[in-house]
Amino acid sequence: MGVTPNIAPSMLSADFANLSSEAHRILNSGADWLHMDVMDGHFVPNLTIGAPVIESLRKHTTAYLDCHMMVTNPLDYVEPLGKAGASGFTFHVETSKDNWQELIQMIKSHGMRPGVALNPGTPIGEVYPLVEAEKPVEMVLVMTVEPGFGGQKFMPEMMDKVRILRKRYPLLDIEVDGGLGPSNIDMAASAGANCIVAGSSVFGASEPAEVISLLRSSVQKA
Ligand SMILES: O=C(CO)[C@@H](O)[C@H](O)COP(=O)(O)O
Repeated sequence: MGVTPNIAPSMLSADFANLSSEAHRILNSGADWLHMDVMDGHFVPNLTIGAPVIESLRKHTTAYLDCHMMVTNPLDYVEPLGKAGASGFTFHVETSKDNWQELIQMIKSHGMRPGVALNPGTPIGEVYPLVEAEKPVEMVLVMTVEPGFGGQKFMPEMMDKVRILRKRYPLLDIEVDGGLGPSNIDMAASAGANCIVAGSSVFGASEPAEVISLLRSSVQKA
């Protein structure tokens, strides 16, 4: 048994004024998860959504809400996100060097699945203790752009991190995020990524279903 492909379109590229219909459009096109980019304007130079928007969207869908927390103080967000109905809570290792154990524990106790993300400049070894802990994270998100904005260029050199992780943890969920689409999915999938975040390539396509299906078949083939 291997890892399952999860295609997670980034709602950052959706029309925020029509979030519910955008979510249904993309789920009807075959998406597995909805990737929710929570940004605080401090950890990254952009401000997006928080618990109130997640709570509103949760009323319209039972889909897995994969929340990527680009925030300086993730601990402050655990309870609000849990109550709002988030499914996954992925914090950045750069923000949580001293309190990741408490953070993982709290995420689980609020009924969410813990994940850890790392920026392009962060060495991969920084996440090993979190994956190997007694109460571990269940997903590692490898950023393939600098976090903060959609529509940036994919960094192929990040695939070394994915390869190293996949070799070390054959069954771990490994997510890649930033600049992904049909032109580079084979690179990410063959390196070992199974959870694929894609914003502009899905929402910008005339046929999102075709893009989602192509992303999935590349992960399945690998
Ligand atoms: O976390 C981020 C950006 O910080 C991503 O989720 C992007 O929003 C993905 O969008 P594309 O690069 O696919 O347009």
